[in-house]
Amino acid sequence: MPVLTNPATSEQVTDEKEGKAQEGCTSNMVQLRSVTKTYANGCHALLDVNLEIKNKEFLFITGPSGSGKSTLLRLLYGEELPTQGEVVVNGCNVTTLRGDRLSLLRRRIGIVFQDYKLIPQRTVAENVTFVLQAQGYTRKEIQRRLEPTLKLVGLLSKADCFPDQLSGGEQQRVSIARAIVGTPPLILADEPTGNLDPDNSWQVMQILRKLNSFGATIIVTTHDEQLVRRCNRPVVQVRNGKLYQLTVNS
Ligand SMILES: Nc1ncnc2c1ncn2[C@@H]1O[C@H](COP(=O)(O)OP(=O)(O)OP(=O)(O)O)[C@@H](O)[C@H]1O
Repeated sequence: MPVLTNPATSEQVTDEKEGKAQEGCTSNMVQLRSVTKTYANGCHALLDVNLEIKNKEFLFITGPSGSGKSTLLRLLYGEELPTQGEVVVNGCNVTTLRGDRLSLLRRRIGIVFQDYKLIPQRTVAENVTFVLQAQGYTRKEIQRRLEPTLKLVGLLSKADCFPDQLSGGEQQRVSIARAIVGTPPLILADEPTGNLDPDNSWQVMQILRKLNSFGATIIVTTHDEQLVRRCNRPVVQVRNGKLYQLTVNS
């Protein structure tokens, strides 16, 4: 069965009234308030979008190519600024954060990309711990975090391998390990299974589901409708710059 739009809920996920009702609510990990994103070339990626994602939620974001899924995630970690509206993440207004305060927020967000973005000259362990070193964690603390993280993604035995010695699925799991080693409460995954076969895709989703069960809020963009159905989690679709809630029929 395809993912179907439920006509009864085919509307912006949070309308203005609901948004007001939620004001001051601290259980939201993410809030987009009347967000419009127009790029310098005039491309309207998002149009007056409202969205609330609660702590510990697991949400899929789907939509056609070029519909604005990556833009939405980039707004959440401050890589892009909205043209209008506000983006609030973990209680911080990303729209107004700059410099050190933005860096601090980013430490609280784990990001997973479709193309892994590993450093080829560094081992798995070094790729995973690189950011912690840059953030001034002690050697002891880094070691304390490394082993359980690699274990969780099933790569303990590959700690000394270099990225080109790993399969695509393994490389993606290294990038997940790197995203979670600092135990961020929010994990953003932009097409994390885009380059993977179904088995590896499922493995990645199982890891993300496990992290969610540990309490992390997870937001995943994907084109993979089969995977979305199999996971049976809430889905928001981006279409023509707007957000629509979908029902999932597995
Ligand atoms: N830096 C940019 N400058 C101008 N336009 C951009 C920029 N980044 C994205 N866009 C445009 O904004 C729209 C949304 O892009 P975005 O990358 O968010 O889509 P997407 O849904 O993630 O696509 P895909 O599924 O193909 O990755 C597209 O029309 C794209 O061409």
